[in-house]
Amino acid sequence: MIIAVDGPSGSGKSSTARGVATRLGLRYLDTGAMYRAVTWAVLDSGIDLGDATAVAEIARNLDLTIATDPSAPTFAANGTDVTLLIREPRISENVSKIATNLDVRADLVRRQQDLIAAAQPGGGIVVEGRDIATVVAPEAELKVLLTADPEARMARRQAELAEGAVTAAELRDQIVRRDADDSTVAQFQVASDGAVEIDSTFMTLEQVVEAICQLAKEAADAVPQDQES
Ligand SMILES: Nc1ncnc2c1ncn2[C@@H]1O[C@H](COP(=O)(O)OP(=O)(O)O)[C@@H](O)[C@H]1O
Ligand SMILES: Nc1ccn([C@H]2C[C@H](O)[C@@H](COP(=O)(O)OP(=O)(O)O)O2)c(=O)n1
Repeated sequence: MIIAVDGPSGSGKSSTARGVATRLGLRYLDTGAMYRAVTWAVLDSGIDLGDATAVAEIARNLDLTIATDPSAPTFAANGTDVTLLIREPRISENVSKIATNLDVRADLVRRQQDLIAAAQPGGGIVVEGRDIATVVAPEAELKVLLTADPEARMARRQAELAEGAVTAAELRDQIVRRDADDSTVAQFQVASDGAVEIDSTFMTLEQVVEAICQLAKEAADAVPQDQES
C-alpha cells in the first residue's frame, strides 16, 4: 500500500506520516528532506543557488542515502549525516529555490519512485511532501491533503524552535512565503482528484494519525481480493 500525504509547511505531514507508518508497520519517506539535503549540498559547494544548471548538476551527482524506517529516518549526503543539519533555518530559508528547479524535481521524483517501489515487498510506505498524490505516486491507494490555518502552522513551527531562534517575520517567511513559492511548482493548496482533505487546525496529532489509519483500513478493505498481492 502507498499512502500519500501532501500539504503546506507545518500542517503536520512529517509527524503524522511517521506516526501512521509506525502504527501500520509501513516504511516512511519524507520527500521534503530530500529537497533539504540537495539544498545542504548546494550551500556546501559554494555555488550560486540561482545557477539552475550547476544546481541541477549537484543534485544529479549527489550520493543520497535514505533510511525509510519510521523509528529512525536518517539522511546522508555524500557520506555526511545531514539528518539534523537539514533542519537549520539557513536550509529552510533557501530550500524553495532548489525545489523550484525543475531538473532537480525530475531527478528527486525518480529517486522517490525507486524508494517507493523498493518498499512494496515489505507492505508499503507512507510518503509525504507536496506532489506525492499528483506526480510521484498518483497510483497511491490513499491520498490525504493535510491542511491547517497559517496561524496554527506558524505557532507549531515556533514551538519547535528554541526561544528567540527566529523572529516573527522570519517565521512568516519560512511558512507563508515558502508556501507561495513552492505552490508555483506543486499543487498542494486544494485536494487533487481522489484525495481526502483533513484540516488539522483543531485536531491533536494523535487524532490525525487515527483518522488516517482509519482511512487506510477503508482503502485496504476496498481493494478487490484478486488484486491483493
Ligand atoms: N495536529 C497537530 N496538532 C498540534 N501540533 C501538531 C499537529 N500535527 C503536528 N504538530 C506539530 O507541529 C510541528 C510541525 O509538524 P510537522 O510534522 O513537522 O509538519 P510538516 O511536516 O507539515 O511541516 C511539529 O512540532 C509537530 O509535532
Ligand atoms: N514533494 C515535495 C516535498 C517538499 N518540497 C519542497 C517544499 C519545501 O519548501 C521544501 C522542504 O519541505 P519540508 O516538507 O521539509 O518543509 P516543511 O518541514 O513542511 O516546512 O521542499 C517540494 O517541493 N516537493
